[in-house]
Amino acid sequence: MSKQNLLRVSDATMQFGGVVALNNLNLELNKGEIIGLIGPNGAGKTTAFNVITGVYSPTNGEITFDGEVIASNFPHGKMKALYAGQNAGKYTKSVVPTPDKITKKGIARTFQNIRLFKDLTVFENVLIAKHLNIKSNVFAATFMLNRKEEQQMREETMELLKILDLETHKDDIASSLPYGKQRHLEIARALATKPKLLLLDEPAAGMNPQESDELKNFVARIRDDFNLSILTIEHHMQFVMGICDRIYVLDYGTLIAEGIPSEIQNNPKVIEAYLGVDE
Ligand SMILES: Nc1ncnc2c1ncn2[C@@H]1O[C@H](COP(=O)(O)OP(=O)(O)OP(=O)(O)O)[C@@H](O)[C@H]1O
Repeated sequence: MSKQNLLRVSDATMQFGGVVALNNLNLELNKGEIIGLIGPNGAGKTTAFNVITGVYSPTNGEITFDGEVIASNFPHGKMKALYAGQNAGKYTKSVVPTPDKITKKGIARTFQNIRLFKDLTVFENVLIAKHLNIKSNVFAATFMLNRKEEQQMREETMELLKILDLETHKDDIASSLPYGKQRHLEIARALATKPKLLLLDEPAAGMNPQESDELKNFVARIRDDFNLSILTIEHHMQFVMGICDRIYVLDYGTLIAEGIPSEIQNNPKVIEAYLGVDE
């Protein structure tokens, strides 16, 4: 199968004041791949996710998704003098994304700390995610949805719950679900927006080895069922090594290694970065 690029992060730097949180990140993800982004605490992983999903506009660099530049920036204004990263002058245009625009282009994410409407049912949680993603404006989304569209969304929501083994929980209040199922529901909400790329931020956090093993199978299954590509941040090495096609390693904002799991496991720089870190 020939590799077809889906996401390309080029020279992405994110600087907060004088702090370079992400330093010239270059990352590629091909269609169908599961890619891991790992590194010790504070390495810049979440910042990379925030830059890809439009929470932050990079200070410098470019992001291409499915052949389209979705974010591009260069140090200007006050940052022109402050900029401490690389490749100043390489980029000259400013394409400023917002999270909702990025979602509509086909990138969805989950968060380190599960974010659900805790007091609503499983069904309502997924249906709301669908409502938020319709192409029309908020007014139309709230008042003008015709019955046919609403019915279709409800059917698609049920279909999603079936595929994700949440059907029997559809009327349960989200906060009453076991932890592992809440993670499934969070992923179901992300999938409600029909993404091509799914970003998972520490999906196995707080899970025991058995739960994380189940999650591994679940993630592999949804990749196939939904024709997805996946980028995941994770500290659970068993999960990362067991599921990722390739892995990128950050340390102090800088990429220190990339490769297939066996290469990463034996990379001296990676071992050194993790020395003394009890993960
Ligand atoms: N909004 C911000 N303002 C200033 N500094 C920030 C901001 N966001 C992140 N940083 C800094 O950038 C660095 C990278 O943080 P980031 O959260 O991306 O790391 P991480 O690899 O996701 O860590 P963890 O594994 O602990 O979640 C840290 O030094 C952090 O303090």
